[in-house]
Amino acid sequence: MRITIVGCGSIGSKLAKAADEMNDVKRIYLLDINKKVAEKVAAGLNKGIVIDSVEEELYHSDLVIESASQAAAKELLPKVAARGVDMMIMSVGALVDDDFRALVFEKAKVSEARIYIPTGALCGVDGLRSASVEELDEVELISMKGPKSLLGVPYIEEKGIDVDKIRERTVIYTGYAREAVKLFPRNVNVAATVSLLGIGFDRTKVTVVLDPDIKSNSHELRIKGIFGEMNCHTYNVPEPDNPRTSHLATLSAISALKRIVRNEWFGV
Ligand SMILES: NC(=O)C1=CN([C@@H]2O[C@H](COP(=O)(O)OP(=O)(O)OC[C@H]3O[C@@H](n4cnc5c(N)ncnc54)[C@H](O)[C@@H]3O)[C@@H](O)[C@H]2O)C=CC1
Ligand SMILES: O=C([O-])CC(=O)C(=O)O
Repeated sequence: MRITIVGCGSIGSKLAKAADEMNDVKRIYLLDINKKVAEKVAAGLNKGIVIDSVEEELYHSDLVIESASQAAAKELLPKVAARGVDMMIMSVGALVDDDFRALVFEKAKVSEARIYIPTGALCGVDGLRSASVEELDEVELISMKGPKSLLGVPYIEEKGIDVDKIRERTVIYTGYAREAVKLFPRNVNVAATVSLLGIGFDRTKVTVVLDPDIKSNSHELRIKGIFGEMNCHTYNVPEPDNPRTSHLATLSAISALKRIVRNEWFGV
């Protein structure tokens, strides 16, 4: 298998390293908006090749993995799906627009391309997937983060909040996933994953909490439905090179790639 990784930052670089050690992965094409970043990652690999555009290698690639940004995912999804190449998406918020999503899935259906969405920084996705076969009454995601994780979020800055000056646990946002994934494009992609699996972007409640003392990126998924009730809480270790991203999200990408490569679908 030959893979293309778009975005060689925190997740992409570690995924590339893991892929380099997988026997079934023969080539790893690397693309980053900042070419030096891709070159640095490639230098540490045996199978890495830096490319300048996805189109360049699309005919040689079996799987394109986006670990860049919602904007990058939005640009890539229709192109890659139209060519019949499988794709894995980390910036899941890119799928928030219903018309865009329908277009992408239709293209993928016609071309027989698969779109993989890893469980990301979250646990409980398995239960949500099963429970959503029947009616769900409520799905809520409560994400609690420290100041480093929420630094530079335009929505917070526009509200005049200085995250470094907050001294006690503070609710920064309450609303629904439709809006949350756009206001926090680098923090709550998990809300998009939950929406896609459960009751959609307009009914999935999202709360973002800033806790000055918290050391983890915590996500709590609460679900109520015919199946009963579920409450799953993860306390994730943030990635040292990007505190917005939880290490579990990186591991979820590596684990998804392993399953794809080995064609093993335990726990589906
Ligand atoms: N689904 C989930 O549970 C999670 C999703 N994410 C999302 O995954 C994405 C990657 O996360 P990280 O690796 O932590 O981010 P990062 O910021 O560490 O790395 C992103 C890399 O992509 C590059 N990049 C940005 N735009 C690009 C473009 N248009 N084309 C090519 N390269 C581009 C950047 O230069 C950077 O090197 C982010 O959008 C993040 O929000 C992160 C954690 C959990
Ligand atoms: O890694 C996390 O904790 C969640 C995250 O960044 C996202 O969902 O975009």
